[in-house]
Amino acid sequence: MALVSSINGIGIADPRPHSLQSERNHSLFSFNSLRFMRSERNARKRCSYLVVRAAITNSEIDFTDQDWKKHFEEDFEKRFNLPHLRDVFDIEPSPTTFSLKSRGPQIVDGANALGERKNGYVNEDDRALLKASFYVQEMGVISEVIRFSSPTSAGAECIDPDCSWVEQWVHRAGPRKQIYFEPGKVKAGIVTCGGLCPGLNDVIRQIVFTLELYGVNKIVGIPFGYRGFFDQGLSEIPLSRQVVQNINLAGGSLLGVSRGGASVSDIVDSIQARGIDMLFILGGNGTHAGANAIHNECHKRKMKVSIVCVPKTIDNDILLMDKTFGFDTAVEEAQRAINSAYIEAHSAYHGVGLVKLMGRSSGFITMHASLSSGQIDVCLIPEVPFNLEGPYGVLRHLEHLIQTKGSAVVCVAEGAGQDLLEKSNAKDASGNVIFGDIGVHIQQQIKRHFKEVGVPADVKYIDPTYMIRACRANASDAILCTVLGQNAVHGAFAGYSGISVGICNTHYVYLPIPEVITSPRCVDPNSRMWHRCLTSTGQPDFL
Ligand SMILES: Nc1ncnc2c1ncn2[C@@H]1O[C@H](COP(=O)(O)OP(=O)(O)OP(=O)(O)O)[C@@H](O)[C@H]1O
Ligand SMILES: O=P(O)(O)OC[C@H]1O[C@](O)(CO)[C@@H](O)[C@@H]1O
Ligand SMILES: [Mg+2]
Repeated sequence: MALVSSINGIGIADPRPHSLQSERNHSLFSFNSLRFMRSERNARKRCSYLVVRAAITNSEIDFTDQDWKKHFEEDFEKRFNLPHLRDVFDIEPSPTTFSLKSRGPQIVDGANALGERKNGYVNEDDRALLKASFYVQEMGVISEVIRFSSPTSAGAECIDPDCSWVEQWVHRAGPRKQIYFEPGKVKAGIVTCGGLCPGLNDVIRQIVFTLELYGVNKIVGIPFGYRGFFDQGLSEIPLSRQVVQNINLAGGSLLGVSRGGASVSDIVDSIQARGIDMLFILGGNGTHAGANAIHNECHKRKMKVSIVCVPKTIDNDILLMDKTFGFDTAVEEAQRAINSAYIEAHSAYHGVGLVKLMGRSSGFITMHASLSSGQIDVCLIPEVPFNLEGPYGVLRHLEHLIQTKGSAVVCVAEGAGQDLLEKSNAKDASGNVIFGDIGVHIQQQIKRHFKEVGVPADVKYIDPTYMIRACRANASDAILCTVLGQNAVHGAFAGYSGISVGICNTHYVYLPIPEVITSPRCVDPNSRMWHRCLTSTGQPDFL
C-alpha cells in the first residue's frame, strides 16, 4: 500500500490494491481517494491509522501562504493545550509538597538548586515532540526524528506535498513546582473500567504511593468501574500504601472492573456527594469518552475536580501513544498459545494450528505476537481485508503450505474478517458490538476445505482469549505502569483536568482526552511493522 495523504502528521495509507494505486498521484491530497474500494467490507471500520481529528485539514490549508506552517503549528498547539482548573477558577498555585529530598509530607520552602535537581520538576512550558521515531542500535535505544524526504517513504507522515518538516509538540508530564490543591484537604478516588488488563494493580499502587508522598491521606477506590458510583450496594474501598503494597503481585484489579451503566450526571452527582477532588480513571476508549464527559460536566457545574485518565488496553488502540500498559504482557502471554499451536501442527500429519487473539478493532496483539513467535505462517488482522476462498484466499495458501512444509500456523485477531461472518446486532453492556467468532469460522472452513479437496488436515484450534490479559504485568509493563501512575498524580496536582497520560516517542506526556479517542488506533497496513510481519510470515495478499 502507498501513502496518499496525511493530516496533522498522521500518515494516510492508500488501502486500494496495488493495481489501482497508480491513479492516485493526481489526487494526492484528495480525501475522496481515501475511500476503500471494498467500501462495504470496510464501512464498519471507524478505527484508523488514517486520521487524527484535524482542526485544520489538508484541504483547508493554503500551501501557497508563506505562513501556512506557522498557522498549522499554532493550531496544533491550541488543540493540544491542556484543560486547566484555572480555565474555570481564579486560583493561585502554591509550592509543591512533592519532594524526594525530604520524604515527609512537609511543604517545601523555596527549593534550592540541589533540591530541585533531586526532585526533577518539570516546567509547565516543557514539550515533547510528537512526531518522531526511534530505533535500536548496538548502543541501545536511540531517539531520533525522521525527516521524510518523500510522501512515498515507508510510514511517511507528511502535511504538505513537499513533505516538509512541521513541528508538533505536546505537554511533558511530570511533577511541577507549583500545585493547585492542598494535599491535606484532598480526597482522591481511583476507578478501573472496561475489561481487565495486566498492570491495573501496578497503576493503582503507584497512584496511591505518589498521592501519599504529596501528603494526601484520603484515598478511596471506587468498586467495579463506573458502576461503583451509583450502585448503592457498593462501598468505597479505603486505600493506603499498606493496602496496596503487594497488589502488583496479582493480576486483575483490586477495585474490580465493569462495562456499561454510565450515566454521566449520576456519576458527577456521586463525585460531588463524596467530596472527591481528584479522580483517576483507568480504562480504554469507552472509559476515556466517559471521563471526558465527566470532566465537561464538572466544568459546567464549576466543581474543582481534576479528572485524569490512564489509558488501559491490551489492544494498544489508543491514538498517538507508543503503547499502552498491558500490551507487552498480552503479547508475551500469547506466545504460549502460539507455541502450543505450532507444536501441535508440527507434530501432526498435515497439521494446521490456529490461534485467535484479542483485538477488537486493532491487530497490534496479533501482529506483534506473530512477529515475536516467528512461528506464524498466516497473520490476519482487522485492518487488512482477506478472502478465505478463491485462488488467492487463505485456504488455498494453507493447501500450499501443507504441500510444501507439511504444516501451518495461523494467528487471527478477533476483529479480523468480520465481513465474512453473519452480522448480529448484539452489543455488550457498554454498547460495543459483539463480534462473530472468526476463530471458530476459520477452523470450520479449513476443515471443510481440506475435506473438499481430498487432502487430510489435522486442525487444532486454540482460543486463549482471557488468558492473555488475566495475568500479572511483565517487567516492561510494570515500569510503564509505574511511570504512568506517578505522572497521573503529578498531572492532577498541576491543576489539569480532562487529560490522559501517555508515552509518545519514548517521552511521557499529557494529552487532552478528545485527541486520543477520536478513533481507535489501528495497525497501518503501510507501516514498516506490518511489512515486517508480512516478510516474516511470507504470506501473500489474500485478495
Ligand atoms: N461514549 C461514552 N460516553 C460515556 N461513557 C461511556 C462511553 N463509552 C463507554 N462508556 C462507559 O465507559 C465504561 C467502559 O467502556 P468500555 O466497556 O467500552 O471499555 P473501554 O474503556 O473501552 O475498555 P476496553 O479496552 O476494555 O474495551 C463503561 O462503563 C461504559 O458505559
Ligand atoms: O469479554 P470482555 O470482558 O467484554 O472483553 C473483551 C474485549 O476486551 C478487549 O481486550 C479490550 O477492548 C477486546 O479486545 C475484547 O473484545
Ligand atoms: Mg472499548
